[in-house]
Order: sequence, then C-alpha cells, then structure tokens
Amino acid sequence: MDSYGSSLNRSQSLASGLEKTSPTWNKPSHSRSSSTLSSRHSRQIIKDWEVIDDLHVEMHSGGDNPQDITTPGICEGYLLKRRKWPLKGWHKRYFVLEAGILRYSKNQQDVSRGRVQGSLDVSLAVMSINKKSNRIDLDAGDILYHMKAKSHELFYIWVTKLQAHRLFKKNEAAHVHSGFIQTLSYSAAAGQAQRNGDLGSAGVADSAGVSGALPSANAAVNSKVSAWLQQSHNPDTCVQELNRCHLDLSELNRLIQKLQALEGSQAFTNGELQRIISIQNLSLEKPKKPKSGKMWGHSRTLSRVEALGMLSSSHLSSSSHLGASVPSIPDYVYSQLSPPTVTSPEGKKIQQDICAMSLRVLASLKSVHETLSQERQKLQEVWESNNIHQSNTLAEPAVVRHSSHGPPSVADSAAEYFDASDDILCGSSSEVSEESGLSDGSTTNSEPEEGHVSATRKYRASISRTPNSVVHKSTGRRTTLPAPCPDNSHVGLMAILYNNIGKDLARVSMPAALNEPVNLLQRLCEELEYSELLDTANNTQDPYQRMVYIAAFAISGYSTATFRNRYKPFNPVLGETYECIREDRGFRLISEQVCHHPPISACHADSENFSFWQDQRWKNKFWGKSLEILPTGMVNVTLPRYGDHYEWNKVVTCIHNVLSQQRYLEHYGEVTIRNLKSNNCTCKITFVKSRYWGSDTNKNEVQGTVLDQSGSVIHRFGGLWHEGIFCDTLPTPKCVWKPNPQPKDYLLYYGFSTFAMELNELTPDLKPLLPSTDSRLRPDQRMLEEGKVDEADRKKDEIEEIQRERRKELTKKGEEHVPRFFKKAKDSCGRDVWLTNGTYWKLRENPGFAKTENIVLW
Ligand SMILES: CC(C)CCC[C@@H](C)[C@H]1CC[C@H]2[C@@H]3CC=C4C[C@@H](O)CC[C@]4(C)[C@H]3CC[C@]12C
Repeated sequence: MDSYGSSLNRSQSLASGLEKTSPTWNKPSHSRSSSTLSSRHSRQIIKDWEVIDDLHVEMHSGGDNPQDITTPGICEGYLLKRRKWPLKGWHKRYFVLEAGILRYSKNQQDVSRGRVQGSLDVSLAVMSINKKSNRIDLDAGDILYHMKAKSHELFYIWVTKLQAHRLFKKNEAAHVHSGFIQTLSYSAAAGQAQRNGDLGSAGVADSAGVSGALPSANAAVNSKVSAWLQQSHNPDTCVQELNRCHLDLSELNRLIQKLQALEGSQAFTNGELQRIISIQNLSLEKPKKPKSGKMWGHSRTLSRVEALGMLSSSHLSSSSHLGASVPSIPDYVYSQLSPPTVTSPEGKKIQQDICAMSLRVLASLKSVHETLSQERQKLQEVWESNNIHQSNTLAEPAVVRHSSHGPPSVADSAAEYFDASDDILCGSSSEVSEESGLSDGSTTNSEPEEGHVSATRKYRASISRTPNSVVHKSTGRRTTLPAPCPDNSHVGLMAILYNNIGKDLARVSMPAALNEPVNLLQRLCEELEYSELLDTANNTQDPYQRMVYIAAFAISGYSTATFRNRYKPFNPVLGETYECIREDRGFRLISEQVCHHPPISACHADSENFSFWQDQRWKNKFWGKSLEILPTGMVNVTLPRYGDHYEWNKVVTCIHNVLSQQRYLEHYGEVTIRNLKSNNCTCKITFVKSRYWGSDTNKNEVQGTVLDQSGSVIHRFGGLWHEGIFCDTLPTPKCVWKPNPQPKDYLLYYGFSTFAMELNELTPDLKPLLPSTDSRLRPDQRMLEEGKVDEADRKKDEIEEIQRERRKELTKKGEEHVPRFFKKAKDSCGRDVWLTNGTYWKLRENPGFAKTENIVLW
C-alpha cells in the first residue's frame, strides 16, 4: 500500500491516509463468465476479465456495535467512465469512495458542491477487473459502471480500496441486520409492555433502537415493522413461486428445443426479428427516395425496401441492392411473423404445452411482482412515517447543507417545506442510477438537475399529503359510457404492425376492437382537462408565478397516459371536425383534420381567460419492442390580461412493450416554454426517462425551473406527471396541480377520466347544431362506444373506403383538399402552422350548419 501511496497526486489522494483495516487483496479466482453483457463479446476480453471473489463477512467480536467496524479511508480521484448508452466513448469523472458508497460527479468542484451524478453501494455489486486494460466494472444489476484507470498504479489503488470498502459495507450491513433483528425483538417486547400498560419499557425500546441502522427509529415504527414482518408470509411464497418459475422455464426451454427439432428451424423467430429491427433501429417512416442514407440521430433511417431487404439478408450487411431482389416483401415478413406452422399432432401438443406453461410462468411472475410491490409499499410507508415523525419532533428544521446566495435551490428550500431529511433520502444507492437520459442521442438530454431523485421524493411526499381537489359538482353530463370496452388481448398486433412498416402507428388502420371511442381531434381537447390552470395563470399578477401555472398546465396534458395504453384513438378522416363547448369551464374548442399526408390535426380553443391552439403531427421511431412518438408541432397559449403568448414544444412519448399486454407509456425529454411577448421569463421542464425497467419509484418524474432574463432560477417545481406537481418556491409552497381521481370502474371504460367520457357525448339538443362532419356523428365510433364492435369494424372499413375514393377523385381533378376552418400560416420562426380562420362559430350561429354545404364523410 505504501508504495502506491507515494504515487498519489493531489487529485488522487487517499484522504484519510492508510486505512486501519488493511484490505485483503483477494486473488482473482475465476475467469469472468457472467456479469456485464458488454464484455462478453470477445473471447480475449473474457479471458482477461476476472471476477473478484465474493467477500466473506467478518463478524467482529462484540460486533453489535457498528462503531467496531473501522471505516476505510476515503478514496477519490479521476477515472474514466464509459458514457451512457447509446453514446460511445469514455469521459473523465471524479469518483469518491466513502463508507462503501461510490459516487461520481463531473469534476472535483461538483463534488464539493454536492452535485452527484450517480452513486452505488459497492458491496451490492459484482466487481470485475481487467488488469491489462486497467478496467474495473461494477454491476449492481440496475446500475452498471464501467471504469478505467489512467495508470496501472491507480488501477491497483482503486481495486484495493474498493475491496476494503466492499468488506466494510458488508460488515456494516451484517451489523445493521443484527441490530434490526434486535430492535424487532425489543419492540415486540415493547408492544407487549404497551399492551400491559407499561409505558416505561416502551421508552426503553425507543432509545435502544438500532442507532445507525434505522435513524432514531421509534417504537411505533418498529412495532409496526415487526408486526408486519410477523404476519407477512409473502416473501416465502415469493421464493417458492420463483423456484417454480425456474423449473417451468427449464421445462419450457426443453419443449421449445424439442419443437424446433421436430418441425425444423425457421429463418427467424419473432424474437430475432424484433432484435434485428431494434439493432437496426428500423424507422417506421415513409420510405425515402433511393438515396435515403440520411442520418437520423445516431442511427440510419432505413426505407421500407432497404429495411426489409435487410431483414431478408442474414448478414444484415450491404442492403442497397437488395430491394429489387426480394420479390414479395410483405409476404415474406408476414410469413416470418405468423406463428410457426406446426403440422404434426405431436408438435401441436408441444405447442399447447408451451402456451400453458408460459401462462403459468407469467401468472407466477405477476404474483411475485405484486407481492414485492406490496411489501415495498409497506416498507416505504413505514419509512416515510418514521421520517415524518422525526422532522415533527425535531426542534430545528432539517439542516440546510449547502447554503447558497440568490434564489433558493431545490435542496435548500425543500429542506424547509418537506418532512423527509436529506440524509435518509440520498442514502440509498438504488435510487441513484446512471441510466437516465433519452434513448436517443439526437434529442435533448433529459437528465435533470443533480439530486433530482431526492427532490422528487420530497415533492412526491408533499403531493400525496395534498388532498384531492374537490370533485367538480355535477355538470349534468354523463358519468359513464353506454358499454364497457371490448377485450382486445387476442388481436395479433405483431402482424398488423409489421404489415404497416412505413406508417404512423397512430394512423394505421386497425380492427375496431383496438380502438377507444374518442379520436385524435377529441384527444386534443382532452389536453384542456385542467384548463383551470390557465384561468389561474390569467389571474396571477407575478409573471414568474404565472409561468409556474402554465408549466403545470403543459404537464397536466400528459397525465391521461397512465390509464390509456390499451386502445388507440380513432384516426379522423380528412375534413372531420369536432367542437366542444364547456360553459362550466368557460371555454369552447374547435378542431379539424387539416391534412392527410402527413396527418395533421389542428385545434383552437377560446375562453375569457385564454386562447389555446396547436397542430399535432409526429414521427415514429420503432426500436423493436417500443415505439417512440416524436411530436413536431408547438403548443400555444395566450393570456388576454397580460398579453402573454406562450409557446412550447412537446416531449417524446414512448409506448413500451408495444406488442404485448405489458404495454405502458412514458414521456421524456425537455420542454422549453417561452413567452413570445417578453423574454424576461422562460421555463424549462424535464421529463426524466426512468432509469431502469421494472421500478415504479423512478417513473414519470418531472422537474422544472422558471428562469429570469439572466438565467437565474426564480422558481423550482417538480413531481410526477401522473401524480402532481409541487412548487416549493411560491410564497406559499403548494401543490399546483394534481390529477382528478379516476371515476369508478374506469378500467372497464377504456381507462377514461370523467372528462374523457364526456368528450363524445351527443345530446339531442346538440345534434341539430353540429356540422355533419363532427366526430360525434361518426357512426363507427358511436357503434364502438355502444359496444357493437363487429358493426363498428365494418363501418370503419366503409368510412376509410369513402375517404380513399374522395382522395382519388380530388387527385383526378387535380385539386387539393382545403380545410374548412383552419388556414396555413408561418409562425415567428418560419414554421408551418395551422391557425383558425375564425369562421366556425359564426357559421354555426348564422346560418347554422344545417343550412351550409358540408362534405360527406360517412
Ligand atoms: C396498438 C395499440 C392498441 C396500442 C395503443 C397505442 C396508443 C397508446 C397510442 C396511439 C397513438 C398515441 C398518441 C399519439 C400522439 C400523442 C401526442 C403526444 O404529444 C402525447 C402522446 C399522444 C397522445 C399518444 C399517446 C399514445 C397513443 C394514444
């Protein structure tokens, strides 16, 4: 160790000198065979990689005092860290290894400012090293660090230090564990004592809590946990369930191999095809002219012919010439995608077994997932109630660690308003992962402010303590749909999707059973569900506070996504219109399908307090399992009282697992809200990409700041787009928006909110006032709403056929469709926009649509 010590420079110091627990340098024992994917690709590399032995936890004698474990010295300095997927290369990062936790920041200054980019509990990670290339990999499952030291000496120092800290942390964990068990027995006794009226001994339990384990754990919490642990048999059930799954999976594997041997193997399995597409990032864009070697993001956009040519080539290599040589491409793909044609009775039997077993595995995994989520929830509740208790009993507010000048930072101001203390929240490495940021390097980074994880936790806690807004009093509108939604789990999406390569998913014609009884014009109106935020904005004098409400409104439009991933809205036909008058909310909206290629839906809403308009169009990016929707139009809001004109972009919406029933939606990216009338206030909102699969805790995070002209932060806010937004910098910190509770039985009704249920309601007094092009009069959508799925399906085909005919006729005449209520214009940046031409409401009143000529759409 000493010899290494002398080679340290300032940036690579062992802060506390030579540690007392001399780390045992475990000779790497076996070749790396598992762990990180990234290192598996070459045999040479596998050979040079070594997995460091698992450490044996040494229980110190008299080890019930954690202070007996000597904390190894801090190790800090620069290392190279591999960049986040999908970016390539390495960047220099400053790492600090302290008390078993490895943290990293951009540079040393950031460390001193407490700006941590990621952290990991080194004892939980598999550590692999490569002496030849000075590489150290830490793989904690969810979090994966690839690091490289600049010199061999530094490499050895880090490895040695990491070893010491791993050992320390494991020992500490063992102590915490025994302390915890001890506390549980204490608190069980205390519980007993309490029941016996012996309050004195309950107090003992409190002070005898696991100092250092659960921070100042109190009796109430401990007895709650112990009671829950005692009555909870779930973990055992989980283990059993998982064991069963394991067996089933081996059996499944055997059956699949048997089936393959029996039926002969196929060129590609569906899984392989998905993977290939994913690798190639096959874009579902319209085919480009043959020179389509255009770069989109970091990957190549393939035209349909190229892409499919690619698929038919087993080498995924030069593709440009292949288009012509593949005769019937859709048929080819279809044949690859349809389920393997099993002919023999034996094969059929195996196939049935495979299905049955897969379902069993699925059911098991679901139940395990559910159990674990419940346990986690319980733990979190206990944890939170403990924190609440703590801060309520503390005389001093939580310590503000980094005092700052100027506007308050999240960390500072949060400490004043939130219950949870920072230390507890930052402690868990599993919450701070590196995989946030867009999957696509071409789009803006969605990595938010450092420390966002704990900030969001706090925001979340505050939001959950805010009562739901009072449910609007009866509007006289319907509160449910006439019929529940059809089960569409049987519809084979795979074939539909692959048969429509080159088209927008949202615009692809699908069986009516996949549709929801609202269309994309109505969904534009749905973004006004929380229009009261715009009313508030128009009545807020302070421009920065006003911006907070505009931001909350921009976020609120995304909240429906939580419940709306099983059905797809109807595609409006060209010329279709939709009006929505909401006296109760004080606005009226008109929307129209203004363009077919590319499909564009435009809308405009007016109220005493605001105007709102946008034209919606988007591109798709298909990654094999998920589909990214990249909207291109801007959203506009004007507030009459202050003459503001706000404009903002939309973020990416990703449909994860688009082909399966595990589908869910995620939004990520950055929104910038500008006031075109004055540049003294802008707002940036980050929709954070969730950092890893399967965890609910980091899903749907949003963080935002309101900036003044000089770029100083005036307000900060954050939360989750499905739970609400809290702003702690307002004169009275508060939850600025919280979604309305879902109506009863919403799952039976397409996951619709009450507002969504009202969108397609057609009342007798309204009917004669609507133009015949109004979506409410569209028969197939109405049939679906009434539960007549087959009829809706037939009608939908008819309507689509009428549209095609109309288009053909127009082309024959050399004419172009002219939208009736919107006109094309250019915005201040020269972008095409669709603005209202102001005729709709006038015509409606005089002479009334019944007396005007309306195009026939159905
Ligand atoms: C294959 C089918 C059944 C899967 C379901 C697809 C659904 C979830 C898709 C189809 C069209 C999609 C919508 C298309 C456009 C937008 C505008 C964007 O700014 C927010 C997301 C939003 C509103 C999408 C949400 C998800 C969506 C509704």
